[in-house]
Amino acid sequence: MASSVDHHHKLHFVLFPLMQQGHMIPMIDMARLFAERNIIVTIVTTPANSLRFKKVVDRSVESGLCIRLLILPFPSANTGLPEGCENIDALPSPEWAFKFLKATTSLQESFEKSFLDLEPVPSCIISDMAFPWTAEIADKLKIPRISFYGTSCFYQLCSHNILQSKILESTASLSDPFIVPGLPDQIKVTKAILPRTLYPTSDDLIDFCDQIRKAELTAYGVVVNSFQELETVYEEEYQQAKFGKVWCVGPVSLCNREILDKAERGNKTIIDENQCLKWLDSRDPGSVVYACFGSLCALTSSEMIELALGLEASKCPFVWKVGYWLHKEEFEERNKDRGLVIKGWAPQVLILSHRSIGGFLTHCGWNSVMEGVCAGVLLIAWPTGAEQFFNEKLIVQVLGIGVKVGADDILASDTKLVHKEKVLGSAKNKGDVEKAVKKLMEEGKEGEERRRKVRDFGKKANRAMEEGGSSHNNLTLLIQNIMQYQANMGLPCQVQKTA
Ligand SMILES: O=c1ccn([C@@H]2O[C@H](COP(=O)(O)OP(=O)(O)O[C@H]3O[C@H](CO)[C@@H](O)[C@H](O)[C@H]3O)[C@@H](O)[C@H]2O)c(=O)[nH]1
Repeated sequence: MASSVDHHHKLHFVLFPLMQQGHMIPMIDMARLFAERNIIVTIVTTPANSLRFKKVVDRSVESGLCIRLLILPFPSANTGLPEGCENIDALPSPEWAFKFLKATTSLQESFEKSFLDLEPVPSCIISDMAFPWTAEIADKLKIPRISFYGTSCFYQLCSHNILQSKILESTASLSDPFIVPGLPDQIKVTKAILPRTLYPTSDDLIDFCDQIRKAELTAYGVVVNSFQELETVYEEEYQQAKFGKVWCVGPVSLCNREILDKAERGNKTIIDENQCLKWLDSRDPGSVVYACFGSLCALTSSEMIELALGLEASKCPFVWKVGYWLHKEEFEERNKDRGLVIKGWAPQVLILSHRSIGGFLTHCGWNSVMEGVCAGVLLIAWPTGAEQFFNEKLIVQVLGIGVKVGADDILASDTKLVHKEKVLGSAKNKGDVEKAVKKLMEEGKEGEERRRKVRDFGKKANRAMEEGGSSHNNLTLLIQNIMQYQANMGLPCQVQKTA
């Protein structure tokens, strides 16, 4: 598949994800999608992060794709971050995240310098919304910058409408429910469950969020890891809000379809994949619940205990990925016939696509939601922070492909820390987990309808990525858009047809 076209006339996309697995994994997948269209792709990252993806990138290169890494030293001097910490998952606790984001701004200078040496001249930058300073570089070099949030059109539209309407100014308390303005559904939230980027509470953070918003105003467009058939009217309205420059190109995890069994996405898996598959093979189709809370695992130890005991009480077979292990009442020993505990990085996509998985207990990180939907697996929602409460609304209320654990949340776990207020929300307990798992796995009309819907979305997700599918077409449109931009700027450009 190697190209014989003169490199100087080829499109060259520079992808710069935030150093956090939930952002890096989809961007690396996206790199593959672009490279498969014969585009030269440069992924920008730091030394420790490049090692995590070396195997994935090497595999792509071996198959003839042109993906390169641009490795910039992580600016650790004077940042106050622990030595060697280059990824959000390496921070001592979530409260360090903002310090980390501030440190990344010091990448600007080395990025700009290295950018000028890139060959051929880059045709566009696709950078994380957390890097607003990349907009300055794009502007200076007259290169379009496309931003990547890592979240859904649904959340991005909610966020856009909340900010535009200034509804937060007339909402007094943290726990006062309000309806997100201008949406087709009645989405009720509180200030307290908003991500900090929507409701910043310190001067530093307010300033940073202002920079993000300014950068978004000048962005050429937005690329989204989602597909139109899932988000329908939300995608359309978000398009309108962004003047038609939104490209849904996902679910991007499906680019690994053929190499799934060997895929190492994000980190080396802690468990032997064959052992995991053997365990899953021994279970009935659709009978197992997989529980995983993403790459950062935001549960407290007491929440973890409730989760473990709830899984046990549900009597349902389970695979549970735990970030760190709790020696609670010999839980693992007691459940050895029914449960597989994975104490480290799990091969999530591989597990989800196994026919024995019937439900996914998730914190509702957007990648997990997408991966669950691709596999046609029902979701059990336990959001813990960031935009996950919105994802829960989409899954449970709008799409009807999942159930939630416990009652509605009023205060999110990370806002507890920010606002230092008493927790008004409902803490989730063992009984809530048990009830949610049983509800999801139950037969009956309601359960059947949910299952039918999610399987249907799973099929549509796969179709969207195939030739002629919506996401496949959107990728083509995005590429054509950049070619048109090049032509308008008087730059020659050519993309060789993929083999
Ligand atoms: O043991 C594990 C744990 C995670 N994953 C993968 O890691 C990614 C996790 O992403 P996500 O589910 O989105 O969770 P977070 O890591 O928590 O992601 C952050 O980034 C997302 C994208 O912006 C947001 O939606 C979330 O709220 C935010 O917490 C997914 O691809 C998983 O398949 C594994 O493969 N194995």
